[in-house]
Amino acid sequence: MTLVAGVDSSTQSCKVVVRDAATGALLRQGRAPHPDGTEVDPEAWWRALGAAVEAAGGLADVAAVSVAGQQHGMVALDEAGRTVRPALLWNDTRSAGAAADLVEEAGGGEAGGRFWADAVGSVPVASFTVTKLRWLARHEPAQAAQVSAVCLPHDWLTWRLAGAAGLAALRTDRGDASGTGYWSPATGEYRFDLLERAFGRRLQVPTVLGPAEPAGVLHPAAFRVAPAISSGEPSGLPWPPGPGQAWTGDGPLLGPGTGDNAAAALGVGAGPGDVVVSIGTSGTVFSVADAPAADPTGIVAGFADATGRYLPLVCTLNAARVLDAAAAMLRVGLDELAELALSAPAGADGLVMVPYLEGERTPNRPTASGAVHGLTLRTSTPAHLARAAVEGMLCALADGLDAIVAQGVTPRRVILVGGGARSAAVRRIAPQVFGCPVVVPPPGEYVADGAARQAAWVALGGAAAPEWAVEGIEEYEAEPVPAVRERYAAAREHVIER
Ligand SMILES: Nc1ncnc2c1ncn2[C@@H]1O[C@H](COP(=O)(O)OP(=O)(O)O)[C@@H](O)[C@H]1O
Ligand SMILES: O=C(CO)[C@@H](O)[C@H](O)COP(=O)(O)O
Repeated sequence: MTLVAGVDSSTQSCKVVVRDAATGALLRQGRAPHPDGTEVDPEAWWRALGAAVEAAGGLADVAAVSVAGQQHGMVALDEAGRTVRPALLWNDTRSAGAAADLVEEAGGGEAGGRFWADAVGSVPVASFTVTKLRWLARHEPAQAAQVSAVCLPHDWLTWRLAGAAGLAALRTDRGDASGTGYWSPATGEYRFDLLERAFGRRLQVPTVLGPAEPAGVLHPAAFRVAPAISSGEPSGLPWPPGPGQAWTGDGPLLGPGTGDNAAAALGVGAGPGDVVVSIGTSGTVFSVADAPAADPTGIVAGFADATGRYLPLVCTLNAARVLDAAAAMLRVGLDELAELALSAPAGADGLVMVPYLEGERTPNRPTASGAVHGLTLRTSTPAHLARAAVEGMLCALADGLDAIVAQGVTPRRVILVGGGARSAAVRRIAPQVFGCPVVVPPPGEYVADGAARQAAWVALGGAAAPEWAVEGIEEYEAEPVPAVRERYAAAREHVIER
């Protein structure tokens, strides 16, 4: 049996799955937490990866491994390959002003949006790497002066696994490159002029690989002693990295990896007409498309996928953590929160939560705070608040679904994944809010699975990733309740800035 491994280095944790390359059968898995915060030392991801690999029984017997990661995070490296500062993550909003400046400098308003959408498929918001580079150049000139290369979380982990053989050895894929703001999905080329416009000078960037093109071979020192890595001891790799350390001997192949949403699309086997809604730290709504998107309003990001196609995507900053926050406010667990939400009527008798707890990305409201509207004596109950939290989070995603449909996608079905899909309330209320049936694959790690499926493609070769069946899919149907969205639409403009 040929085994492959997939990694999901996401915002809150690192997950590793080991699967049979031919059938996709799950053999082993492991996970480890990431630190909180919107800036993180990449070494913490490396240690979590070591711990998750160890929990998954190691990588000694796999033929290939691919890393999927949270998109957009800025990992800035000096000439020797050391990080010059902690990585700024996709959900760090300090570069909101830089995003606005970049759009303004391109003509502002509609013209600025059109310029960026035509150039790179997306209009920059604070999440995009290009805005973080501008922020770094303007706010931390001393660190900026040390930067020689910029890459993304999955690029950095793949590079470390390969032996970190100098900056020229950095590799990425189309999916993750498309979230930088300086790579065009339509042309498949970097826009160095835009990188320079943002940062003031050119930087080394990873080579963009095709969907099943190997990024190298797993360095034997990288995971020979997984327990040592997880306890923070050196991995055995020479460090700091330098030229000539790439491993060219035998070992598991490294796949190109990809962004976590592109990996989720591979993991659930999304096809034409499937719209995936992922409720993790971020909320995302996306579909696989044959042509690149270029939405000048910036609502839909025109990303690339991990198969050579495209991935129009809407992303909200507030998803599963809205449920975490509501549960904390009500001093209940997540299962009890779901029970409470389901015990209140649809629409929570008019109680509406606008869930901008971390500001918001779509709509672009980086400095907004959340709000609860419609408090009366009747609605001042834990059940109403729980329902309003679930509905508010889903309404924001339903707005995203409308935007994806406006791109010409006719949804055959909505596939619900991510940690938030484990909530019974989310599963049952989603079809009421989305106005269409929702299918939920069994709880699993679909980003790590997508990475594993990419690794299987790399190991087995062929024109496409091997077909892996997803079994045990549940379907949820419910009468749509348009009033929930109408009341949310009226409420969402009424929030105050933080
Ligand atoms: N039963 C549940 N009900 C609601 N939310 C859940 C449940 N189980 C996990 N979650 C939430 O899922 C989130 C993590 O989801 P995940 O997709 O792993 O996130 P990420 O990929 O961004 O790290 C956490 O915020 C967690 O609270
Ligand atoms: O920024 C985006 C998509 O554009 C996010 O979806 C990140 O990719 C983080 O994903 P999670 O950790 O929430 O899954």
